[in-house]
Amino acid sequence: MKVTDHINNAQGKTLFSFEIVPPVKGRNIQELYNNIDPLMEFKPPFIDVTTSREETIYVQKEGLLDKHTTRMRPGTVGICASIQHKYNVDTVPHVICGGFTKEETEYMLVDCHYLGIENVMALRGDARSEQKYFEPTDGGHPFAIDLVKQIHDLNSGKYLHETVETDHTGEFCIGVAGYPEKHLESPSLQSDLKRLKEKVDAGADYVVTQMFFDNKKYFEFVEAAKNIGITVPIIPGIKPIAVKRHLQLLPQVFRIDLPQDLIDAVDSCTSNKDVRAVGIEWAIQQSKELKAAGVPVLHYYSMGKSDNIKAIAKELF
Ligand SMILES: NC(=O)C1=CN([C@@H]2O[C@H](COP(=O)(O)OP(=O)(O)OC[C@H]3O[C@@H](n4cnc5c(N)ncnc54)[C@H](O)[C@@H]3O)[C@@H](O)[C@H]2O)C=CC1
Ligand SMILES: Nc1nc(=O)c2c([nH]1)NC[C@@H]1CN(c3ccc(C(=O)N[C@@H](CCC(=O)O)C(=O)O)cc3)CN21
Repeated sequence: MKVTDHINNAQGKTLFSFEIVPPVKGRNIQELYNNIDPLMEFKPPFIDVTTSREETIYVQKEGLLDKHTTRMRPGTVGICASIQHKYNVDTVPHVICGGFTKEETEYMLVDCHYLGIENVMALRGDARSEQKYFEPTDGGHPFAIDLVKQIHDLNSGKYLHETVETDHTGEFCIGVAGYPEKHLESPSLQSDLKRLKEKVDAGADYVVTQMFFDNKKYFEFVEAAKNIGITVPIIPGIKPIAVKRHLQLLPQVFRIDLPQDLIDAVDSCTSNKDVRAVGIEWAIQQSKELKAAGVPVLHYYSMGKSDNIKAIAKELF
């Protein structure tokens, strides 16, 4: 079922969802299941599975370093299919522009169609770790909106090159990313919002936000989005701080601000166990306020261990 149908069927009740990363290749999928299992009691209607970019690795060979390009966490669509099969929940694979040609994206969407995956999150994707800025891949899309257009075309039976006859139309429900504190490359929040409006006009059905730690930023963003005519659901993305290092990392990687109260609380912790508890408590307070405001879904970024997400969900769902 589509994410938007889940939201409509919930009739104003806030839903619970979360996001996982595929394991590093070579690792057992059971590890992933062990982190999903404890969250299933909160009945997520859908689970997102990210797609990571290819990266450059160096391998020692006869005293020299061999340079290779590889995707360390492949398997997004396969994981989605097995989760749907195992848990009977919908999944949302992330489709990214970076590292994929339009053809490869089409093949992936065809796979999703055969597997009964009805939702996709259309993203541009991050720059490769060794690049400062995102560079479009040869034969791939430069912006998320182009991906939205490709998926939207497929939904109306238009495949690439229009050489095939279709006897069905795709039915993908399309999610896109939104940035309450603007995307790092965008000159202003208002221009970023205009980009978001373009993605929605091109066919996006819902928005999931970048993590934020001050709900005011989300509420203002939703208001500003409404003011420029964005009417699709805007799902807040929540990330519980888990280690002290996040105080530096998260603002640097995601260009988001941390409230001083949160920084002070984390700073005063003497162990990462305490930091984890502070992160959980902060996310609970954020979630309670967002739920009271009637957000459609609370979407948690669980990038590994899910014990903290479970502790939060227990208080809310
Ligand atoms: N994996 C995930 O769950 C998420 C990943 N992200 C990451 O955030 C990054 C951005 O992705 P998206 O928001 O999907 O990309 P996007 O293509 O919507 O926007 C990327 C940047 O380009 C700008 N832009 C968009 N269209 C433009 C145009 N026609 N001309 C000039 N500038 C334009 C936007 O304002 C923004 O600064 C990616 O690195 C993505 O992977 C963000 C949220 C969630
Ligand atoms: N720019 C961007 N890229 C993404 O892939 C992404 C977003 N934003 N925002 C929404 C979700 C949330 N994602 C993530 C990804 C990683 C962590 C994270 O905490 N990662 C490391 C620290 C960062 C680092 O080392 O680069 C960690 O400690 O787990 C959190 C949320 C993935 N998604």
